[in-house]
Amino acid sequence: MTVLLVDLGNTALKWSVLGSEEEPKTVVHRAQSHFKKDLYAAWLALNPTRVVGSTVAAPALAFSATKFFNDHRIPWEWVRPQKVFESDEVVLENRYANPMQLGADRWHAALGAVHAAQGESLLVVHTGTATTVDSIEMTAPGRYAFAGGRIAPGITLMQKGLFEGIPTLPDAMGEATDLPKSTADAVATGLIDAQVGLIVRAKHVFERTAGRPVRVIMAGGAAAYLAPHLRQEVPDLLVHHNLVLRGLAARAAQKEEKENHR
Ligand SMILES: Nc1ncnc2c1ncn2[C@@H]1O[C@H](COP(=O)(O)OP(=O)(O)O)[C@@H](O)[C@H]1O
Ligand SMILES: CC(C)(COP(=O)(O)O)[C@@H](O)C(=O)NCCC(=O)O
Repeated sequence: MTVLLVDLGNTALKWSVLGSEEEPKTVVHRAQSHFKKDLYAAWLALNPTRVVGSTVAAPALAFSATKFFNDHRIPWEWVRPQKVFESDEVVLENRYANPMQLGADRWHAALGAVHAAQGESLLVVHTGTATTVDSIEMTAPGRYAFAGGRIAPGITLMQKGLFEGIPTLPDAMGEATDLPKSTADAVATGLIDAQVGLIVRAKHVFERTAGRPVRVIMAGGAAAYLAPHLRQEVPDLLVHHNLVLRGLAARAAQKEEKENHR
């Protein structure tokens, strides 16, 4: 049984086979389709028995992938957020006012996070096209709730907005410093601080409402760039690059178990 896991975001498609979520492959699509031939050939070579995916973006690409799965008679499911995920190990409750409005990637990142770092409340930061900062409260051992979360532009989108909105600014990112003394350094520092400040503020608020310290766990395409800066404020930061795929793995494993008990 080879289960293919697919996380289709607004910038990149990440995928792995179930059991290898630690080594995901990434294809930056930017809503283009040039890479599809190679990608589909790689998937076909794996001879997958089924596909479990999350998509919040690029409908044309999701449609194309779905057609590819149908053409090759590979059963697929684009999984949605749930009201509650329950397994022998973990329960995760979705407290969004309308649970189905929550992005499938955020739900599965939260699910991935509670599997990756059990035993404490978590602030799950996903630094993708958007930066999402989600509060996952541990309500009892093994029991968690998606208590709420924030959505802001990711750092690349912020940069794009700045340069598109103010064309007189030179389109250059410098270095983050304590007292920036050039335009390029001022922009880099401003953008990084906007991201770090968002996360630190969310952490303060979550700790105040939860009444105890929370662990920050970061993932997403910009995590490697942002983590060293966030670590200055949050020294015990955890970085994982595959939280959505980990969450999809939990969904896929649960489905396998149900199938086996039929
Ligand atoms: N080589 C790269 N190409 C595109 N984006 C990159 C690259 N390296 C880092 N990034 C950052 O990663 C972000 C995309 O991260 P990702 O988690 O794949 O997002 P999404 O899930 O929204 O597709 C970009 O917005 C950018 O900030
Ligand atoms: C917030 C998002 C745009 C993030 O997308 P990403 O940056 O991971 O591509 C996505 O999770 C989404 O479209 N969410 C639906 C709205 C919500 O979660 O409330």
